[in-house]
Amino acid sequence: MHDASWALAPDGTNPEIVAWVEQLAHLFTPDTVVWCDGSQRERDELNRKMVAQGTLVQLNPELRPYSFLARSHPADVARVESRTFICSEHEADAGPSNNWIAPDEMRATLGGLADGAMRGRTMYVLPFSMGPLDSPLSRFGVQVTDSPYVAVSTGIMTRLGAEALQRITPGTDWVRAVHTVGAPLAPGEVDVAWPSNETKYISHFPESREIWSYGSAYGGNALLAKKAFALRIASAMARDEGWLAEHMLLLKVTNPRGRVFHVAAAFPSACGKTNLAMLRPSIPGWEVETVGDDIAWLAPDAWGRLKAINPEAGFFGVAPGTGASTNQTAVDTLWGNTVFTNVALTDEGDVWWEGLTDTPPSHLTDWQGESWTPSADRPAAHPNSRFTVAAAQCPTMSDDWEDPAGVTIDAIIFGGRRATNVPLVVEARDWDHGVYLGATISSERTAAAEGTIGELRRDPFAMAPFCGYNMADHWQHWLNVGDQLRRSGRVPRIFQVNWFRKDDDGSFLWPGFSENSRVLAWILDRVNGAAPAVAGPLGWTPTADSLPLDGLELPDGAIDKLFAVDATAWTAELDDTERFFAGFGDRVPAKLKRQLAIAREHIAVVAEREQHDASGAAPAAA
Ligand SMILES: Nc1nc2c(ncn2[C@@H]2O[C@H](COP(=O)(O)OP(=O)(O)OP(=O)(O)O)[C@@H](O)[C@H]2O)c(=O)[nH]1
Ligand SMILES: O=C([O-])CC(=O)C(=O)O
Ligand SMILES: [Mn+2]
Repeated sequence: MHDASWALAPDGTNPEIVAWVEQLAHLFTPDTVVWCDGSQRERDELNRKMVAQGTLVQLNPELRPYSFLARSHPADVARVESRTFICSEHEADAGPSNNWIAPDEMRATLGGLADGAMRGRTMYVLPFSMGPLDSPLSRFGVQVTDSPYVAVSTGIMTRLGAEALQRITPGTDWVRAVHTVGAPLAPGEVDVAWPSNETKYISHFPESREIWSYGSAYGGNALLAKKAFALRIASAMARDEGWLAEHMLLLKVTNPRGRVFHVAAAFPSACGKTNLAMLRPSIPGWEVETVGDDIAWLAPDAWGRLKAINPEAGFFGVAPGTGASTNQTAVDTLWGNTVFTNVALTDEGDVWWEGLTDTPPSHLTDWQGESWTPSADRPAAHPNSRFTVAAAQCPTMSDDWEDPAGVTIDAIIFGGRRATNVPLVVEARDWDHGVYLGATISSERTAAAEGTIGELRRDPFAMAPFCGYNMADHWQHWLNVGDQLRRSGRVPRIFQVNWFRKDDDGSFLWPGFSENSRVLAWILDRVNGAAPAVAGPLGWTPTADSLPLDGLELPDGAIDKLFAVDATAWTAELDDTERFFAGFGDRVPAKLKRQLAIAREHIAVVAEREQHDASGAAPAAA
């Protein structure tokens, strides 16, 4: 038996956790079990082992102190949505936007795969808190994993260790997260740098608050505290308990008169959350600070204010496109103590990726470990290459980012990556219209998940891959939260933005990044009652001079194009929305169907006007 060499649980550990770990150890039969305490000594030891094993390359400490590069298996580079399952008791509770397998069937499959799956490896036990240790909004979890990469990454991304473990006393709820790379080692078998399995299952049991992930070590599939817990399981907890778990960044913004606002914004994966969270305003007098870059937990408080925390402690950010001209704050954050995955390596032992600098170094080692020069016809870094770094290292973290009470949300923004149709910014007419805007987000696919890049897909609330229950029920839940906030008169205003609208030649019409501060300023001036707007077919949009554009050079006609509403294109869009809603059957809230009908009325008016204008022009042509 292994028991003699298994590390004992720390004194005083909740016996429920001990029993669960023992049961898993008997099933997975690792060589050893290590209870992680989150200490620096432990992290050093894990990193040292991974360097010896070839999983990590240590970067040149003079250029990038205490930082490492991991190269994943080439088939384990992004979230696998086709292998992600919501195993609720009833299929209808997972809904049409999730893959569903009955829990018993999934348990049987996983039980078979788990048998002996950690042979030859160490099972790490990771106790953690999502959210500040003593916040009433925080929740606990324990993950077991046989991947030291996952153990180290979880140490960066969560509040992991002894302090969290002590707080998970008997009777305290905690989420059970089980992870294996699915690559047991035969006696004497030499390990590979990035063990994984072709077969992958990312499975969630929302009713019992359990996660089982098999076969992948990539972040979104394996760092279960993040998407699996903080979004999929937490969204189901939130529905039951009256709060919201969302794929949102959180910002603190101070206007030139010193008034402070907090903003939550949902954009689909790789559509600009981290960038907006670290925005450096291009307009004078405005200050933007970071609270979170990917996930927000929001809850109405006793006074009916919407409070929010960032449940994470780190950033797992997209590397490509992150550079001095786009996100200098991220570049500054990554000075050291960072784990990079699938970026390129310079000959000096530092990292590089497309967009870090304008011109690439003359020679690199690419993300797969091959020699690379600028004449190569492939990128040096994988398009979904990532950095993992502690949030505390970010120079723009706000003073309230760990406030156990959370921050009070003044405005909510929904966005997507849309080359056409969706204007630069529009304000919802009211909360219900805002929920409709969130529910109908569509966005071009990115490299953050498998699939064809650029293809348009619906990504309601930027939660399509992350909602642990029926998406239509999520919409109803948002409407309910709105009712609750309305009673207290503190309803955050809701906006939609699109940084990605393109001109006919395919170039972006809006410069984005720092210049997005202009849109933020308009949004918060609206909240403050200081910016005029016009009632348009899609909602409230800026008047000709209320969007602060001073000092910005835009191509001719860009603003008109950024706000243009084409009746034909919008009719097609609304037809598509109707089909999209139909997929959810009678679970679609009546209020959202009503919003769709209102949208159709507004577009019909635009169509009439277009026709009128066209016929008005006709006599001249005749
Ligand atoms: N054109 C343009 N590109 C942007 C803008 N903001 C971000 N991007 C690019 O979009 C990509 C993804 O940006 P991120 O901020 O990392 O996206 P994210 O939403 O945090 O992504 P996840 O971590 O996958 O959830 C990067 O390549 C950015 O350079 C913008 O305002 N305009
Ligand atoms: O979960 C991941 O792999 C990375 C991420 O933030 C996303 O895809 O939204
Ligand atoms: Mn994300």
